[in-house]
Amino acid sequence: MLETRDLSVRFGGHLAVDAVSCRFRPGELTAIVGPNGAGKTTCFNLISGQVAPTSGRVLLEGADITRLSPAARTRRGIGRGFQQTNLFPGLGVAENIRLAVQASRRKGGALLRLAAADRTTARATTDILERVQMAHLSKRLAAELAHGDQRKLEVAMLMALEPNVYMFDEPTAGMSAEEAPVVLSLIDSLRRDGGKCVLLVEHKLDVIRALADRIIVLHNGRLVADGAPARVMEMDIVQDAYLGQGLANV
Ligand SMILES: Nc1ncnc2c1ncn2[C@@H]1O[C@H](COP(=O)(O)OP(=O)(O)OP(=O)(O)O)[C@@H](O)[C@H]1O
Repeated sequence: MLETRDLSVRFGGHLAVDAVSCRFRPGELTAIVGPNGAGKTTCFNLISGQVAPTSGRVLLEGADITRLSPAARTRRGIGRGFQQTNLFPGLGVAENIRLAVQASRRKGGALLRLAAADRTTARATTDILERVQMAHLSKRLAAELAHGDQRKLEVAMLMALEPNVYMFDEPTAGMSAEEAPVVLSLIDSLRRDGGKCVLLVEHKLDVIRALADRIIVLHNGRLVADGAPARVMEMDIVQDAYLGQGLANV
């Protein structure tokens, strides 16, 4: 579904991402791990379009999207959440989701009649509110939500865009021990029930163990390991280059 081919970016003299080639499949959750400065977020930026590569390509369903803007990539089905606050704080929870649903419908260019469009938007909004278990908060202003609920609302808004590829950068950062499992099980369901391709940059070992079908390890911008979690965790290069430097202590 999503593929990078020899993807590289150089910032001045520093090769932040170095010839990363990788395929991501539907229904698979891939955790991208590595020490600080390994190039994880930059890799995300290259895939979602925030950063242009020095060389290499990004393909989505076989089409070259390397030169497309982030907005154009979103329209093609790449949904990136977190680390960017997309909420409308002065609007209610349901309103936030409704706007995201409407944006998604415009993306499809469906020429539904206005009344019918309103009904389908309302139905989709209610459906998402229930899936994220926020129906009881539907009228609460986004600004008044607890941190964990705000993050959950961001996932809900991302779901409204109906992407095929979900990208999450440390989705439980700053969450309490009670809040994190709800967001993680939501992310889990996107892959399991929805058959979506999910990419996750994550430092927390318990999150990786619970969710990942596959782990990719970056180190100094290079992809140094790629495979099933149990196998990758055992590899010497991972133990030396990564686990030894912090992950094991998380
Ligand atoms: N816009 C930029 N300009 C210059 N250097 C950058 C830029 N973005 C990232 N870098 C550098 O590229 C390298 C990779 O950074 P990146 O943020 O991708 O690492 P990371 O693996 O996500 O780290 P962390 O786990 O700390 O978030 C770092 O050395 C960083 O300083």
